[in-house]
Amino acid sequence: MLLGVNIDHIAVLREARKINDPNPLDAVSICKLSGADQITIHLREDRRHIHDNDAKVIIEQSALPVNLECAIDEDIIDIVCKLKPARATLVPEKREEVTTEGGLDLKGSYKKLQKAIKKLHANEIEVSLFIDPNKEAIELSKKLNVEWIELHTGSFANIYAMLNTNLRNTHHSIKELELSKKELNIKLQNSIGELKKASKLAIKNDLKVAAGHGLNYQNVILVSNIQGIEELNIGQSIIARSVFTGLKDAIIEMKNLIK
Ligand SMILES: CC(=O)[C@@H](O)[C@H](O)COP(=O)(O)O
Ligand SMILES: NCC(=O)COP(=O)(O)O
Repeated sequence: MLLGVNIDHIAVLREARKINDPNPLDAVSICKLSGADQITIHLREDRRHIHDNDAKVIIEQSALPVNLECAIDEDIIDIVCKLKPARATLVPEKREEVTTEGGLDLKGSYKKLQKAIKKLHANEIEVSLFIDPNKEAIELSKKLNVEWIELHTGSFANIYAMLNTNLRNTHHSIKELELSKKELNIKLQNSIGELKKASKLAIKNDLKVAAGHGLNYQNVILVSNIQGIEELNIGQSIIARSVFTGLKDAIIEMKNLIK
């Protein structure tokens, strides 16, 4: 199983102080030495963490392939075409969201997606679509002629956390998931079932399958065991763990779990 380490969260720490420390570029060689297979960064439209110059120097200097997540916005796509990462992952973005809440609306954004994908391919950048795990999204991804899909695991991760951690006792409890253990267990099984079905269908359609969002040291095994998923992109939990163990150990521990 390949591991893409999302290093946005290092820039989050820097932006909390609006200074120049820590520098996400410093993480790149540690990721490589610790066994990561890819660097993932998200150049958000509001530049809340990764900035254009971070993306530029990381892509220029990384010995690992860089997967650049971005919105379908024309200006952003033009920037990505100039930056030339190995892969662009197209994601939905809402300015007010805390993090990426769901997969792309492939039907609603079909024309915009076609245009963006054409531009990226013309610049020899492979394309991935960040989608919810369902049949329609897989079939539309196939029609859009991309190389990869990335299954959004955020919903699975939220259910897992409400069932197996103390999240519901904190002020970050997820109101719509304040359910009985029995109900949460059913939801968790359904959510894993959806990921399994989507992965199987994607493979049948010759799409390469990645997954990510909200994966951590507790929940990752359930996703890494799903047949067909060949890459996980993980950020927040690895950077959070690294505060205590250092980045090298945090990556090695995650890589060992998903092997
Ligand atoms: C698209 C995605 O899942 C990642 O980019 C992740 O959300 C980390 O970035 P944010 O913290 O900006 O949402
Ligand atoms: N695409 C998912 C990603 O890059 C990492 O998401 P998270 O682990 O930071 O939630």
